[in-house]
Amino acid sequence: MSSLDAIREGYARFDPRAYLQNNYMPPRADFSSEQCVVPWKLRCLAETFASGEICGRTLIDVGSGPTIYQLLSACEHFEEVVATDFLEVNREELQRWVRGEPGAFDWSPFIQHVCKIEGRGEPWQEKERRLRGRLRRILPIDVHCADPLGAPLRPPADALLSTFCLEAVSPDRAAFGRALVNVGSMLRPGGHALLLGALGESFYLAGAARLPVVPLDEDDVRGALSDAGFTIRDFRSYTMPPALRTGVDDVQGVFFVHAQKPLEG
Ligand SMILES: Nc1ncnc2c1ncn2[C@@H]1O[C@@H](CSCCNC[C@@H]2Cc3ccc([N+](=O)[O-])cc3CN2)[C@@H](O)[C@H]1O
Repeated sequence: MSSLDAIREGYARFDPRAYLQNNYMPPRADFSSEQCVVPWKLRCLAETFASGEICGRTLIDVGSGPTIYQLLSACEHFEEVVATDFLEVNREELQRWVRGEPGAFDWSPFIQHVCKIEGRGEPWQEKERRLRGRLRRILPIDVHCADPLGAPLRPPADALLSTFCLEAVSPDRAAFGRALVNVGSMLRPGGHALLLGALGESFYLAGAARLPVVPLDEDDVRGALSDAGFTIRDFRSYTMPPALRTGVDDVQGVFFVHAQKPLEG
């Protein structure tokens, strides 16, 4: 069995609800302090989209998992947001939220926080409605395929977002770099890529699943982006405080990068 097949097999045990519990409930989802990891992630995205430079028809979110927090600032600047994930259980979790079905995860604390930091003074239910209206496609994806969606995205996306995916599905740094090239093929020349990911992580838990992660440092991320032809516009990192090292993974820190695909070539 190839290392990619072993990873794919490992994801058969991925439990979306356990994953949400581990990363998107307190203590990690604590909105009382800007020093906490979730507010830091939301602020990176809100500040980057606030300029209005990153906008267009389509943003594609690569490896959405069962989460929508990463789309809350993005959705203001695109006509359509396309979510993607490898697992049907995650795509179903996203559909439950989009349809407002009972049992869907409650993202309202995240929506309220993003409305607060974006400072438009709008009711959070308005942002929830707007995201639901723009999240019209939830597609299967495999970042290890040259065409991750199974066929080229036509027209290519104006922006690409991916949070905590590539390093958690790649057996080594070379595979991480190839996956970045693959997902970059869905982005138009001049398009923007926003990545949030784990630094120094080697595993994480999601219920019965214990998934391997390729440990990356800042230079690994910078090098992979450069090798994939991207220009780095902004790079930020966060160190995981002891109180948030809860045993659900061994993540040391989080990176945020805003990169851009060259106009020509
Ligand atoms: N071949 C594939 N192509 C695309 N997606 C694939 C593929 N295989 C699996 N997937 C899909 O990708 C996965 C994305 S979730 C990956 C989790 N990454 C690690 C976890 C995340 C996390 C979150 C938050 C914080 N924090 O401090 O706030 C820390 C951490 C660190 N631990 C999952 O949805 C799977 O379904």
